[in-house]
Amino acid sequence: MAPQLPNQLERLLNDALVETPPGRSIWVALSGGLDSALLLTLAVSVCRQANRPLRAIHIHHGLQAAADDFEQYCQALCKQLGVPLSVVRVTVDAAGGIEAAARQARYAAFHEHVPSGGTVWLAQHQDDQAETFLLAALRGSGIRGLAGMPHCRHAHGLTFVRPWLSIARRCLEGRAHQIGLEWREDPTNSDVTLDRNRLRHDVLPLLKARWPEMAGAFSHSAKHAGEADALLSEYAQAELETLRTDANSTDLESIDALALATRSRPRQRLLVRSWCQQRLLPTPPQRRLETLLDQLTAAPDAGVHVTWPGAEARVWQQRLYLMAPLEPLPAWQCAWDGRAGQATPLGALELSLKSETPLTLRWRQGGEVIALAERGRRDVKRLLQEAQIPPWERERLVMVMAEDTCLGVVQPPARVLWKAANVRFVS
Ligand SMILES: Nc1ncnc2c1ncn2[C@@H]1O[C@H](COP(=O)(O)OP(=O)(O)OP(=O)(O)O)[C@@H](O)[C@H]1O
Repeated sequence: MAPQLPNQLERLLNDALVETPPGRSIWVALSGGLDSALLLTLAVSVCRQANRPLRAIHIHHGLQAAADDFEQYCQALCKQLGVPLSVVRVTVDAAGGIEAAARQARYAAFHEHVPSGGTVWLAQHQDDQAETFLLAALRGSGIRGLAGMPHCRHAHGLTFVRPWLSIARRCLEGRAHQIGLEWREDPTNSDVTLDRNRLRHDVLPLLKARWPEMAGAFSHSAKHAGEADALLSEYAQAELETLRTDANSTDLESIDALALATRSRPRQRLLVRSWCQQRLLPTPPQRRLETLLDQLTAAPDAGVHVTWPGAEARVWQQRLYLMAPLEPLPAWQCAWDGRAGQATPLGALELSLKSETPLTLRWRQGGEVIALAERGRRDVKRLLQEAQIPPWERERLVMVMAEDTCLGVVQPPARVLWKAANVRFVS
């Protein structure tokens, strides 16, 4: 007898299995709503047939009275299906918007509780994608925002897959009724003060009345935007490599600011944004970005410094530097017994040094001189200039002093920039 053709929903789950390395568990993110309850229910037979371990994870946000009821429902469903469930309680800091804060807490919990290498299945569907696309358009987002949610995303050791992103909500509802599934209705879903709910309840039904396939069309647009975004990223990565060439001797990442300035503005914006994304730093808001780009050709020592939440950029000696914000340094110095592991405000020093004279570690104060083996006595200031160490890095170097004599200039944890003749640091 010919094998029965699996239903489209199961087929998509089978396809999603390919995205999970063999032997690793699949974790269904179970909210207790219709979509994820159906996802878990259908995943049971798909995973059993493919001999793949399946688990569920429920995040208890503790935000509403119904949260305990959702947890109990998830416990009961998992028990009935024979799927191990992890319930994670999180605290949501609602200061920056409750939905965003809940999402952030949820993802942090996934990262903490799902072992690295694992795959998390999320139950978003085509109508969710259409809403995400429209909300992004209403915010005036660029192509990345319009791309909406990706089908598959790798982040910090986990893979997130949305197997049903191409499926309309009504198909999921139809299937849930067909198999007699019960689920929990989230009371906040009817709160039309939230933008997404307003769109879902008031705006989209109007559009749907005139364009019944609207959700599919929007989610196609999101897919096109996603492809264009991926192509632009590929292009930007290649171009960033060429701008990175002839980087100076420090290990800070920088690119050629003058070469960047010769590109068109849209290209400059793309390159800076892609560079931020590549370095896992937030991209600058539009105005900050323009301020930065206006100063790419500043004089070599102009000290251009542009900051935005979570990142900062500097232009120095015609190179553009991008970094996480540097913490201000406290006034500091300490005695050192020469053993590895000495704490400094920049982390432990993973170097040791034998010395008869008592040692002190401190920041540079100016006027230090070091007697190098081959070059004799040199001003540390001159050495820093010759080596093109950027000014903000110079402040973060530790001087190893034996009374008034400088024995070494080191960058924690273990980089020795210069050492005096006959001094032997061991790392
Ligand atoms: N509290 C939670 N615990 C675990 N996973 C969750 C939780 N909330 C949401 N998710 C996951 O994120 C997806 C999208 O979340 P969203 O808030 O849009 O869904 P929902 O409407 O709460 O639930 P559902 O999609 O199951 O109907 C869910 O389908 C689910 O896979």
